[in-house]
Parts: sequence; structure tokens; C-alpha cells
Amino acid sequence: MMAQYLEIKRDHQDCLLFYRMGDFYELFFEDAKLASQTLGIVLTKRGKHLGEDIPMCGVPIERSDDYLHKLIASGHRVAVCEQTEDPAEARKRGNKSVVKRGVIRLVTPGTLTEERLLEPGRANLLVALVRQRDQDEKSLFGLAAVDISTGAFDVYVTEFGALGALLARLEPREIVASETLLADAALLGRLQDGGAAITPLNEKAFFGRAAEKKLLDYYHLGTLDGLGPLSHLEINAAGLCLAYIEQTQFAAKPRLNRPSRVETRATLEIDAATRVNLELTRSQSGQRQGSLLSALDRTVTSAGARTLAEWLAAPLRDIEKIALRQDAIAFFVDDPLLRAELRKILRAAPDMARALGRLALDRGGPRDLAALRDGMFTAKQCGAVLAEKKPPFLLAKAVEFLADLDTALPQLLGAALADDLPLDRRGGNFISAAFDQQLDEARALRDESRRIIAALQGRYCEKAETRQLKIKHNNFLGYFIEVNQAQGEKLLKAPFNADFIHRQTMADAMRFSTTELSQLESRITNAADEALAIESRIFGELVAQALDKSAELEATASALAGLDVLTALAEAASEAGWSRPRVDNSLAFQIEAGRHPVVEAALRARGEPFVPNDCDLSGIMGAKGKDIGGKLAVITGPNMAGKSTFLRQNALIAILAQIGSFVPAKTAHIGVVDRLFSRVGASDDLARGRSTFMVEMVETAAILNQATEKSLVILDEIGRGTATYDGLSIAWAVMEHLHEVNRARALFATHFHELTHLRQKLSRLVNLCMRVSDWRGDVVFLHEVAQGSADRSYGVQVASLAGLPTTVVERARKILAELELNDLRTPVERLVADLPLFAAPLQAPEPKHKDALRDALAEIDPDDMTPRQALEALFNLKRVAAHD
Ligand SMILES: Nc1ncnc2c1ncn2[C@@H]1O[C@H](COP(=O)(O)OP(=O)(O)OP(=O)(O)O)[C@@H](O)[C@H]1O
Repeated sequence: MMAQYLEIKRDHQDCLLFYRMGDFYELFFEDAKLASQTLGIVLTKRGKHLGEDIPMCGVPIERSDDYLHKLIASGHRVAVCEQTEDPAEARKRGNKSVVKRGVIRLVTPGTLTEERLLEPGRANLLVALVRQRDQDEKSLFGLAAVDISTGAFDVYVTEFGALGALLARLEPREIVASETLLADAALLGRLQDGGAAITPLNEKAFFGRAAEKKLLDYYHLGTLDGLGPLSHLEINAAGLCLAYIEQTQFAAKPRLNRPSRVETRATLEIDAATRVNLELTRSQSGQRQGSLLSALDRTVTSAGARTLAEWLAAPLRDIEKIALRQDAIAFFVDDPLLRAELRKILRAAPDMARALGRLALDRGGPRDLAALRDGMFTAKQCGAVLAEKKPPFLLAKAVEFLADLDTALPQLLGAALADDLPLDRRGGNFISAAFDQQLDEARALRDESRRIIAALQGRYCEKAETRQLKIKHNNFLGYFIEVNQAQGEKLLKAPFNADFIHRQTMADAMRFSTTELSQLESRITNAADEALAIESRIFGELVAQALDKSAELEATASALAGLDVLTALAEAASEAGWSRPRVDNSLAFQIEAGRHPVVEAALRARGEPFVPNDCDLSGIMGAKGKDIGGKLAVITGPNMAGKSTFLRQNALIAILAQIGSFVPAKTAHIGVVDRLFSRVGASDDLARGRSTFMVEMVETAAILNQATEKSLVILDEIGRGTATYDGLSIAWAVMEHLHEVNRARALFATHFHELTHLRQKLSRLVNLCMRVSDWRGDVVFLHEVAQGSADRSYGVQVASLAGLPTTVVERARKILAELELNDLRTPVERLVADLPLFAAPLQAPEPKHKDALRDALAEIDPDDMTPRQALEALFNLKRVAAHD
């Protein structure tokens, strides 16, 4: 057996091997040590290898999902090795022969399907990445994202610059890419940012024609035209993904939708840093709690929760699509009774997509079939309730689809499945009585035989003249008669031994059999086996029928999820008094009485009010109706006054508006934002050797390089991580660039009050400040945003509120008074007047030094030169150097 183990293990070095032995998966050698440590289970030993004890540990089959969950969560991959033949078959080859085994599946983070291994409210994406360089050596990436638990399959094409944003949006659990690609350190760093498992693949076999063939075979197509227009990059990425699925799933074939192209330009692009800063799906500490998603989520199904997370990760840019969602939400806001009724029905909707995914992989059970049945009925019910009203377009389409749904399958499942369903199908008893005549007969025989056993026990008691006789069952002996020692001695003798045949003597009992009992046993076993075989056949037939309808089932599941999200967004909007924003293609950004949904909810929980604030960054039209660009608001005010909250709330309102949701504001008018950037708060990235200041500058650079006049930019205290004048100068130049070049709508919070003087130069700059009142020397935060600039920072007062020792606070007051006396601001005012506007030297400066020597060197190709040519080249270089 060890030889077999070692042979299988050799092919799966990068996985822990779960080796099936009876009712356990056993692990050996290093695998056992690792698993026992990770899982906290006992490490034992079994036999010897090369003279050494073999470490071993095991997990029981019925709890293996829990153990798998822990191992995957701690970054391991697991190869599941099953017995591939009946032990009886192996015995036929001789008593010592080993049962055949083989790996049937690799369990990796991106290929999970089991309910207990998956997060209900989160997609479980596997991403395959390929690269292509164009003539300019620019990289383009093809990316395929598959969720084998639901069948979702999307393909994307993106540039390196936008790759991080796309990955941050998708949040894959696992990324597969070629070894060559992963050798690129910059790229690898970007892939590692999201914390996904990274799996290298030897790619050659999967590209080009091989990738095409993978797709054709998978979908049984003769030509790729059936998949719509896909580029080579998309085909390669999809092919790589399918290749990895094959490598991990072996014979099992997940049900996957056909790959569909997603245009990244159709959605609001939000880079990874901004997602983290704005705490969209997770708070800064990594929890769901405290994020926008958790404050917003009123969904009642897991599929709905996943869809909401997807919407929030990819807000739209198409104003028509946004309006369709808004119409549906408004409809539900206006009809709370209908909303409540639908939400009540939806609460019973099971996770159809994932149930279907498991059934397709032959990992499903009776409850998965029931999920399809219940899901279909729920969908029909929702459709009927909605049809009574006059719903807007998006919902009317759903009603139409649901009305046409054929109920033959759920009816069949309804008739076939028993009321109480076991989790596992192997034990049978999930098909209801009266569904199949053959099954009923086998079951009757099986159950009747059991009654006969009970009667037999009574008869044998009489025959053996004892009341202590029992008929029992175990796997080794089958059915047997058990009596105590004294009775056993008696049965060994005449006349009893004519009927009772001795089988086993135990310490305190003896076991017997009879010819009659043996015959009965085979009848019982046969009947039970037959019943099980029939149930298994019926299960297979039902699954086949369900899979035949998989496209319809999938569409039903997504209609239910969509309904859940739309009613949930209406629920959130009604609860918190949100309003429908006006979203168009202008450069407007006008929020009246906006609020931060997460901070407001936290304050409300503490019984404190949130102060709403207006914000107007709307673009200014130039002559001839041409947009000149958005406004740039500079916000000053003390720490703790609410600057960051104000900045973030406006970004969140834009995101909510573009997912089609209502927004926490009295009114809002937003011109669609193409990209959202934020540089908020301090964080360093020591793992990648970047200080706080460096991270800040890298993120700021990305903003200045990419923001357009349709973007929204949020900058919080740029330049504070370095010396005052360096910081001020950087912040100054950044603002000029934003105003003159990017022309994006922007909010800029700063402690450099000097920057407010730029108002004189920059026409679209507005100064805002957080109002505070000074009460007997103490600062009181009003959290109100007002026009104008803050007169002072109140830093010392805030420090005193934070509990700095009084001596330090007093000393700081004195120093501040000295500094103010010297009036450091005067030179800045002068600078504003004197410095030419940023626009003047906007063209990139000429390279400092034209390097002729370097150019000459670049032209030399040593591989292509004779020694004589090399010598000439050397002389030439000396000449160039002399002139330079
Ligand atoms: N509009 C508001 N209404 C009521 N409370 C608010 C409001 N805005 C902020 N707050 C409260 O003030 C606290 C501080 O806000 P915030 O972090 O936005 O201040 P800040 O000016 O950015 O401070 P710092 O400069 O120190 O980062 C918040 O945690 C919140 O409790």
C-alpha cells in the first residue's frame, strides 16, 4: 500500500494528499505533520519506511469538509485520492492485493463547490491571466474569471495600468498564470496585492490552437463563432482557465456559462487603493462589518448578497442602464407592501446556482435538487405577485420570463423527493413513497424482512429457553445471534446445536447463526441494496433532467438574485430616507445635504445625529458650451472636524448613484464618473519596502497620470508625510496639475492653509472649511462645511482633547504664538502672486542632458560585429565622447 501511496504522492508534490482508507482520509509523512499542525489533530505513526516510522494522521470522511476548509484557508492545496474499485474486486486478485486508488480532484481556493467551503455572500472566482506584447512592447492582458460554484464565466482585456483595479474589483480567490508571466516581479507584486493564491502553470500546451480546441471541446462546438467575437487574448485566457479546471477536477466537468466579454470601460474604474480607502466591501481592518457593503446590504438570499457585492464592485457608466435600475428601486420604494411581500417570498429562495453547480459536478445531494424545486416555485410566486402590478421595464422583463417558466421540472422534483431529505444521497431514503413502484416493492421487502428478524428473535428466545438472546448485525459477521457465556455453552450442546451454529466466542458473549437467519440476511441485504440502487438511478435521472434545463435554471436564479438586490436597495433607501439621484452625462456634481452612510449608521447606533453637508463640484461650461472642467474644492479645518468623512461621503454617493441605488442626500445630480481616485489616510507598505510617504506619492502619481475631466478625485492631506515646505510644494503643484491638466472634479483636504490662496489663480477652485466654534478656549466641532477657509488649525486644542500632558500642551501654545508672530504665511502670499501658473511650463521639460554617447552605444550590437568593426566602433565612441 505504501508503494501505491508514494507513487500517487509523487505526482502531487504541491498538494497535501488525502488518501482514502475505509471511512478516513489518511495523510502520511510531511503531509501528516503539516496537517496535524494546521488542524490540531493527533499525529500517530503507521509502519516503517526506510527504517523510519511513518508519521500519519487522519480525518473522518463525514467531517472532511470542515478540515478541507481549514487547510484551504491556511493556503494549502489538497489532492483527494479515492478508492476506484470495490475492495471485493481487489480481493479477487488475491488476499494481499491493494485496492486501486486514484486522485479524483484537487481542492484549491479557486475551485471550491461545497456549501461548507464557500462564503455564501461572496463569489468564488478563479482567474486565469495571459499577456501579449504589442509592437511598442506594451503589455495587454487577457483575463478569464470563472466561478465554478455558479457557472459564471467572464473574459476581459486590460492594460497593465488597469490590471490592479480589475483584480481589486473581482477579488479572485486564486490566480493561475504561466511560469514566465509570474517571473515578472512587478506583475507578481500586483497579483499578490489582493491576497489570492497564485498558481503557476506550464502554459505552452494551452495557448493558440490548443486554447481554441479546449473551448470547442468544452462546449461541443464546431467553430468558435458560437461564442461571439473573442480576441486571441480572451481565447487564450479562457483556454488556460479550462485547462486548469480540467487539471483540478479530472473527469468531473463543471457546468459553465459560455465565456462572455465584459468591457471594463462600461464600468466605473476604481483602483485597489481607492477600494481599500473607501472601505467599499471591507473595512480597513479587513472585516465586512463597517464597510459600505455591510451598511447597504438588506438582501435576504446568498445569491442576492453576491449580486449586490458584484454591483458595488462594478458601478455602471451607462446612464440608461442606471436609470433602469433606479426605476425598479423607485417602484419598490413607492410600494412598501409589495416590497415586504416579495422579500418574504424571497427569504425562502435557496441558492439555486450553487446547487446546480454541485449537481453538475456529481457532488450534489437530494437537498440540491430540492433547492432547484423550491427556487423555481419561489420564482413563479414572485412573478405572479409582480404581474398584478404595473412594474417598470426591468421588472416587467423578469415577469415575462418567469411567466413563461415551465413548471414540469419542479413538479417532477416535488413528486419525487421525500419530505425529510438527507444531506448525502448514499444512504438513500430521499425518494418519496409512491413515486416508483419498483422502489416501493424493494423497500417493502426490506422493511418486512426487518419485522421478520424481530419475530425470529422472539422465536429463538423460546427455542433457546432464554430471554437474553439478541439478533444483532455487524459488517464482519452480518446478522448473528448473541447470548451470554452460560447460554452459549448450552447452545453448543444437543439438541440446540442442531439449529444454532457457533460463529464466535467473545470475552463475555457467544455468537451463533442459523441457516434460516443466513437466508433471511441475503434477502434483506438484497432488498436494501436494490432499494438503494433504484434511488440512485432515479437521482441520476432527475439530475440529468435538471441539467438539461440548466440555462433556464440559471436565468431563474439570476432573476431571483436581481429581485432580491432591487428590493433590498429599496429597503435601504426607505429605511434611511435616501433620494433618487439625477444621473446624466454632464460634469455635474451637486449634492444637497449629503451624508456618509456608514458613519451615519454608527452615530445613529450611539444616538448621535449626523450633520448633512452640501457639495458642489459641478463642471463649468466654457464658451461654445464646451466643458472647461470640474471644480476643485480645498477643504481646511482642524483634525477631527469631519474632513475625511466629507470627502469619503461624496465618493460613496457617486458610487451608489452609479450602481443605480438611491443615495444618502436630499438631492443629488451627478454626471457619470469614469474613474474614481482617492488618496486618503496614511498607510505604509513595509512588506514591499515602501514608506508612508512613498505609498502616498505612488498613489498620487497614478491619479495625476490617469484622471480625466470625467473623473472624481479625493485627496486627503497630500504631502503631510514629509518636511513642511516639501509637503506644501508638492501639494501646491498637485493642485495646479489637477486644475489645469486633469480638470477632474476634486476634493482636496489639507492642513496647509496657505493653499487656499491659490483661489486667486485657479478659477475653478473653491475654498471650503469645517466649521468649529471656540468655547472658552476649547474647540467644539460642528461638522458643518462652510464656504471660505479655516482661520486656524486648532491642532493644539485637539491635541489637548486627546489627553496630551498639560505641560506639553502649554509649551506647544507658546511655540505656536511665537511662530504666528513671525507670520510664516507672508512669503506664500507673495509666491502666489509671483510664481507663474503651472500651465506655463506644462510641457514636460527637455531632458536635462542629451546623451550622444549613450545613443551611439545603443546602436551597437556586439553579437553582430566582427573584431575589426568592434575596434572601429570603439574609436567612434571615443570621438563622440570628445565632442560631447
Ligand atoms: N457630518 C458629521 N456629522 C456628525 N459627526 C461627524 C460628521 N463628520 C464627522 N463626524 C465625526 O467626527 C469624527 C472625525 O471625523 P473625520 O475623521 O472625518 O475628521 P477629520 O477632519 O478628517 O480628522 P483628521 O484630520 O484627524 O483625519 C468622525 O469619526 C465622526 O464621528
